[in-house]
Amino acid sequence: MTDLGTIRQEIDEIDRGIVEAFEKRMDLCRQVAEVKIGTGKAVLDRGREREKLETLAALASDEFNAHGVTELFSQIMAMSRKLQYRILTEHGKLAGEEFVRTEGLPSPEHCVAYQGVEGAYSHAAACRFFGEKAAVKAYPKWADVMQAVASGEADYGVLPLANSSAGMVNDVYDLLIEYRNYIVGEVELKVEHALLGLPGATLPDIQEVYSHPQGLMQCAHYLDRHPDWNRHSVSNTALSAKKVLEDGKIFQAAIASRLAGELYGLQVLESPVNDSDKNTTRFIVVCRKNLCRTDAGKVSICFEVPHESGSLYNILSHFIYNNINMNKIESRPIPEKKWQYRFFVDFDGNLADAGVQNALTGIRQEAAMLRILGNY
Ligand SMILES: C=C(O[C@@H]1C=C(C(=O)O)C=C[C@H]1O)C(=O)O
Repeated sequence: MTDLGTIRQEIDEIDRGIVEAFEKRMDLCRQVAEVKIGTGKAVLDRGREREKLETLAALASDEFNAHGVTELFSQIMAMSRKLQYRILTEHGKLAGEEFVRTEGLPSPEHCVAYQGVEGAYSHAAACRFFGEKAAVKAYPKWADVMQAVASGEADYGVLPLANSSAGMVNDVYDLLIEYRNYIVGEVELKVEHALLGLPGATLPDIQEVYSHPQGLMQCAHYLDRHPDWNRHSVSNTALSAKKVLEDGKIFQAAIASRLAGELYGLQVLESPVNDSDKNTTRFIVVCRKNLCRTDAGKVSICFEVPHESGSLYNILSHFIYNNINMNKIESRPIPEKKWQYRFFVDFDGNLADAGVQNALTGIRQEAAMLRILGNY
């Protein structure tokens, strides 16, 4: 039997040959990129790649190797495309060039829009980001906030995007696609809910509890310990406090902030009532203008992929290859395309970074849709 060392020597020899062949191939791909820049032809040519994979797999002696050859050449061609995207980027074919770079965000001229009523968590987030003196304006719905920003009625809007215990705020993700506003900032707010009742009410009086669905979700374990309480959704936590005051019923309680309790003259029956003491909501600041701070360190994008095996993997490979740290991925259904999804990804970086540009150039060409939602 041949010893391991001898076999490995032979493998090493073959590998050297593969590297040599790979480098020759990549040199040719460089030339392909130059031709494509000249002609404006897209880097990805699915037809050509499909044909190549079929031809090469047919050269293999058995099915196992045919599968291996398909895998191997899919990767080689993906690498060839990544080299071409880099060359395209070097030639100034930049993804994200539509953004206007700014040192700091301009102060609001008109107002900052938030959803709910005074005392809402979004109100607190707006004050935290823009300062207590900023002119803020409440709107009934998240869509109204987006619309006010899109129309220029408000300079900025502040919307909750995710909560550390209840997860993503689906509707706000969908609104980011529906409206063409940009994310220009973010602010995190520790959320501490209180159970609020009318002055004089006590815990045993309570039968009906009102809050925003997110508030109810964030206090689900607490509410489970009171199975006889009926839970009701309203459009905002602060509004639930306002409602309890206006209805004047001793058996009603709201789940909202202490501040909302003070504003609407309610008393704290119990606090905190959120299940996690780390309960934090991440709010985004949106703007009609595509502003991007020069020191921005996070990029948010949304993309759709073709409905075929491996397509998400392909898109994500652009982050890995360009050494980009991805810190969040979420998906939302595309209503017009049954069982198909659009993905929302946050990653570290600035649109001016070469790696970010390479990745976005690749994703722009290979995804069915790409939107850069913001760099902040
Ligand atoms: C090199 C090319 O660009 C891409 C990469 C390919 C490859 O590496 O073989 C094939 C098709 C394109 O998707 C080309 O168009 O020939």
